Amino acid sequence: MKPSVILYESLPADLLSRLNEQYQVTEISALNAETVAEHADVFRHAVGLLGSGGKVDQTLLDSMPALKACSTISVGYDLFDVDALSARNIALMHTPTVLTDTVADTIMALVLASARRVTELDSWVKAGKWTKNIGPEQFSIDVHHKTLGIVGMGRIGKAVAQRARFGFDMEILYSARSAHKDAEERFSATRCELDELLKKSDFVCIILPLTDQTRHMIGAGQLALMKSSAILINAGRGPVVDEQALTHALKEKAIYGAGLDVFEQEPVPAQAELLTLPNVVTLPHVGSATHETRYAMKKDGVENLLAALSGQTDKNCVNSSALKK
Ligand SMILES: NC(=O)c1ccc[n+]([C@@H]2O[C@H](COP(=O)([O-])OP(=O)(O)OC[C@H]3O[C@@H](n4cnc5c(N)ncnc54)[C@H](O)[C@@H]3O)[C@@H](O)[C@H]2O)c1
Ligand SMILES: O=C(O)[C@H](O)CO
Repeated sequence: MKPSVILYESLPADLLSRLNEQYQVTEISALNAETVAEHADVFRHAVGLLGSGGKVDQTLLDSMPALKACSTISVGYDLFDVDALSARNIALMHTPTVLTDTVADTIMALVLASARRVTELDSWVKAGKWTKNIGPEQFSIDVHHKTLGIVGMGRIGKAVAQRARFGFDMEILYSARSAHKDAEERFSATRCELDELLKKSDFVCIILPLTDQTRHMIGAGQLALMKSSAILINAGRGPVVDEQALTHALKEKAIYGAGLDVFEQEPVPAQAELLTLPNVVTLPHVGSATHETRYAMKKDGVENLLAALSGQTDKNCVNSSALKK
């Protein structure tokens, strides 16, 4: 009998058949307490776990004594208890390379849409309010030649810097725990402290992972440092920004606007005050969600799981250094 794998995200037929060749695949609708209870026996025997969006913590691991590898169809892995996985010698695989450019494109879309009021004016036109020549009430602010501050100068941060520098002639500032000489050479990026970045940037782009250190890294105090003409973009993880403080800053026009792909609670509750504000552009966590990139991520996810289950963790493994060979 083939060893068992649990799948908690749908796969296209060609990718599913690659898994089926070697593993008995059980597809579940989502990874949660109900589906674990419903399929308790499969969870007990599964050697692999593939999907995205479910919490993989000690409680789940206790129900999966045979687990050898997890493969998340995402680059972010904040839903995983990495220490608990490493303690059990379970590999955690992710998809760090295939989505970078798509997410950077989404971030530039948020920069442009929020600065040029694209969604707000689209609604205005469609509501039949364009009845005479436009005036200053419809004016917006320029993106080109402005200063972009990047907090999280990793793969996506650098892809954003490339677009901003060479596409829009923007000055690039970044704050980071260590210097990124490649970004300084390629994009003439200047490293500075977070406070200085917040004070000087016209656009502050947050593309950080969610960790104990980054949770609410941007709160009332940080927002107060930003220029009243500046725009905050968050496409990393929602809880990196204190959403209540952001709502207050937007309401008071302490900053010009915001572009958000991620929220403290997802889906963002329909009654959230943030959603009533005209100076915020919102997306439903679609940074990587193009047909091409979502297929590439799923392909990566399958290949990563197959590799890890055959003992290969040299590529795309989060905890390779903690694993006993
Ligand atoms: N909105 C989306 O759909 C979407 C898509 C992909 C990724 N993401 C998020 O973006 C994050 C970044 O992705 P990436 O591929 O660029 O990852 P990455 O690891 O290449 O970059 C993250 C950067 O953040 C820096 N960093 C981490 N903690 C920090 C701290 N406390 N202070 C300052 N810098 C810190 C790291 O040093 C690194 O340079 C992911 O972890 C994920 O949460 C969101
Ligand atoms: O981390 C990621 O890859 C994105 O947020 C999609 O989940």
